[in-house]
Amino acid sequence: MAGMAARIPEQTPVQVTGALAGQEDLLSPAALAFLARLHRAFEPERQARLAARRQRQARFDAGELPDFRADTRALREADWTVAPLPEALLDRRVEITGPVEPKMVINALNSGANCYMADFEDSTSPTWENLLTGQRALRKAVAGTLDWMAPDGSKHYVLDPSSRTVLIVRPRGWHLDEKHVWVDGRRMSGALFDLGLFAFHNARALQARDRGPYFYLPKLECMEEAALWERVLAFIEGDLGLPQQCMKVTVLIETLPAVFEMDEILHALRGRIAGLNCGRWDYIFSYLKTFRRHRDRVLPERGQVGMTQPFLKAYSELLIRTCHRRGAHAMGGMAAQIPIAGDPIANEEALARVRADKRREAGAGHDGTWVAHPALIPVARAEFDAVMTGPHQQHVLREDVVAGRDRLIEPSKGTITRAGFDNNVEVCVRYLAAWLDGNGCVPIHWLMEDAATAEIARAQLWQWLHHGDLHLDDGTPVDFSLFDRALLALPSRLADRMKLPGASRLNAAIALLDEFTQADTLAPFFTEVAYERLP
Ligand SMILES: CC(=O)SCCNC(=O)CCNC(=O)[C@H](O)C(C)(C)COP(=O)(O)OP(=O)(O)OC[C@H]1O[C@@H](n2cnc3c(N)ncnc32)[C@H](O)[C@@H]1OP(=O)(O)O
Ligand SMILES: O=CC(=O)O
Ligand SMILES: [Mg+2]
Repeated sequence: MAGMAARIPEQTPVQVTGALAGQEDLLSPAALAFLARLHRAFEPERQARLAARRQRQARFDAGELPDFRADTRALREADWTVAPLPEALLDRRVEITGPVEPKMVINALNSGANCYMADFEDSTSPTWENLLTGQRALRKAVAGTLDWMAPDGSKHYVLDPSSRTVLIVRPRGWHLDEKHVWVDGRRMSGALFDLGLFAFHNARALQARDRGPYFYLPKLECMEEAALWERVLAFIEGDLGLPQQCMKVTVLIETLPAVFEMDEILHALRGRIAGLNCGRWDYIFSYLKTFRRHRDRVLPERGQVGMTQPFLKAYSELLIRTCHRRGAHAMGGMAAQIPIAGDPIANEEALARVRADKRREAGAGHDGTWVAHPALIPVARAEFDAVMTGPHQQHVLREDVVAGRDRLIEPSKGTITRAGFDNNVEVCVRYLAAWLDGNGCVPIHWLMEDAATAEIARAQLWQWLHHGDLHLDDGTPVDFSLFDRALLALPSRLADRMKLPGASRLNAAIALLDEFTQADTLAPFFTEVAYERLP
């Protein structure tokens, strides 16, 4: 593996197979050479880490249960803290998130939230166009020149120069390739493409302003993956001539294996980590995947897997305790409810659910939270303002929390109803259709659906059907004839289906869900497979 700032000889030219008008502004020869250096330095280790994930899952499939590591006990028991947080990341009580579309980037940066997570991941369908449009929008946003005109000319969006909202960028996870950029005859990593290109164009400007650059790192499974990120970031700082450790990160704890290595992940990134975040949706998905073969840990339908289920409560509280002991922020996650236009009663119910979720988080000791929509900022802010007089609540140590291995994987109580089963089918099909059409975040029945929430629905269908002995609460067997009937009936159940996001892809999405669900093995990520169908 290459050393931190080692220069790799520039061998074969990089091949870019994507084409978007004017892309040379982002993909200059210098930018491509930088991406190639990243690829050559870290691709072998990325592949090794992905292989280690597969080996670990095989052990879970054979009956092993996740647990805290014996080889890192001393590290967990020792007293140490992470480096002091930068001023810009001290008060993160409300963070808005969203796909990197120019209008949404402007709306998010003008929203009044403390931070904005610009998302190349769960809420972005990684078409070449989306990725480059997103990179271009962020580059202009950093320069302060981003604007956007509504296609009908009715509204011109500009950045508010007085905005104090701090930009944080989330690249794709380690598992995804970027199929449009090839180095030495291999696709490069999507994570290194997203983070590397953003850093190449914006790091110096952000660093000069003491604004990072800052990143959210998704879907890590263990401390070795965190250590890989540490080496990548140190390499970038060396290569771009930035001060070491100026690039700060917040790691999403959104896989079940990672909850057992939170101290280790903080330690691996201790010079630059600002916090951990409860990525609850991917976490539930990861719980399903980890236990895909464990009949005793089947989850009830998605709507019943809330944060008060013992395994989720234990996870979020242990995250707070772990972060605060180490001097890091413990960020809360996303409530899926969004405002409901045109129905004040239903809207108030949705807001009440978000309010309750944020109240729980603030009361438990989180230092901030996520919202999916600008209208939810005041709701979340009010709950955190009510308990947080300073910029955070790291003094809330939560030493009362006892969350051992068994609590963290405790089986959940609940049922599978016909409505829950049908809803999973509908969410998968509608979300896949939108995603194939280049839209990574859509409202479905007034819930925000993105890759993480949709994956829960997909994984549940697979697991329920492949155990073969489950029943709905009315006694109906959960079998492939139930699934086939739900899938066949779906198009006629969808009101105004030709107006839905991705309507022209509905048949492709139905076929894809059928393929995923019938397969003998649960595909680790739908995005890996479906990416091959994206432009
Ligand atoms: C599990 C996870 O990973 S969570 C993190 C990833 N998920 C997200 O980030 C969710 C982001 N949210 C969204 O994409 C959207 O809010 C949706 C798709 C859920 C709903 O979007 P819409 O149906 O367009 O909402 P709506 O019509 O109410 O939007 C009203 C306005 O708010 C804007 N808006 C809505 N959400 C956001 C957002 N997250 N960021 C910035 N602006 C937003 C819209 O662009 C629109 O602006 P306009 O009035 O200038 O045209
Ligand atoms: O990324 C967030 C999640 O909940 O998943
Ligand atoms: Mg996620």
